[in-house]
Amino acid sequence: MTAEPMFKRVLLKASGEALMGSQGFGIDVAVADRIASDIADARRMGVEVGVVVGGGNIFRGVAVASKGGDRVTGDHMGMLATVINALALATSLRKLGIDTVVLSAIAMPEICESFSQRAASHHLSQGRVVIFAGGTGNPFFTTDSAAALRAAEIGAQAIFKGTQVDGIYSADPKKVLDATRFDRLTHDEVLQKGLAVMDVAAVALARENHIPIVVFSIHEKGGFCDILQGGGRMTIVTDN
Ligand SMILES: Nc1ncnc2c1ncn2[C@@H]1O[C@H](COP(=O)(O)OP(=O)(O)O)[C@@H](O)[C@H]1O
Ligand SMILES: O=c1ccn([C@@H]2O[C@H](COP(=O)(O)OP(=O)(O)O)[C@@H](O)[C@H]2O)c(=O)[nH]1
Repeated sequence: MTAEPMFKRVLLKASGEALMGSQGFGIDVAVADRIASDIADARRMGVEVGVVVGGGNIFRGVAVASKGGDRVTGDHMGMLATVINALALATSLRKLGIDTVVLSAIAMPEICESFSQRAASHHLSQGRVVIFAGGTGNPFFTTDSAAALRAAEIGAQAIFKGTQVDGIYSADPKKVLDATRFDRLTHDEVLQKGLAVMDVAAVALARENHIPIVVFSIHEKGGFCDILQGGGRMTIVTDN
């Protein structure tokens, strides 16, 4: 393993479910603290880290729509859930002495700064961890798409999708027990094979902007830094 990190600036996507731990709902502070310690270690390696947090541990817009409610209102609720998670993760990072700012796609100045590309780049270049809250700020999108969008905007060299599984498999490994894991794939292959670890819009946006996607288990302590140093268990998605 090399000491020099593979990437200088990355975008980490942490799903809401990751923050939930083994609880059925909400935030497990111990889990948020653990994810924060991995981000802190990456910062200490000199990597600039932007983080997009999901909201699925609290609310998903489709839950409203599936019960006959208005999808747009449901998505607004989902986006607000991501703000709650962003504040929780920022709290965990600050406890570790990591300078952290939350930038929200939905203006709520009493609570956090509003997102702008310029503010994000400025804070990152000052060595702060930037947590992007509120997804893209638009309904009918996901925080995976927000991750691809913010990665493009900040010029991230890779998107790290921290999820429940340790890479991309031939089929969902939670459902197909003998699914096999890929070490490498292209964006085209992920889309053509319909590998549903990340939504199509997110993969397409990453492909268009030539941004590699690393899929890894967010639950593996130290996993994020191992990969940044050229080791670890993951699937990497690249142009070719
Ligand atoms: N081909 C696949 N390879 C890996 N995971 C897959 C695949 N197809 C579906 N999945 C599922 O996708 C999940 C990640 O997608 P997502 O809904 O964004 O979860 P989360 O937001 O909780 O990380 C994984 O936990 C896995 O169960
Ligand atoms: O740009 C976005 C991002 C998220 N959401 C809403 O926020 C919820 C939580 O985000 P997501 O499902 O992506 O969270 P995760 O699965 O990563 O926990 C989604 O279900 C949507 O309702 C949205 O409307 N627009």
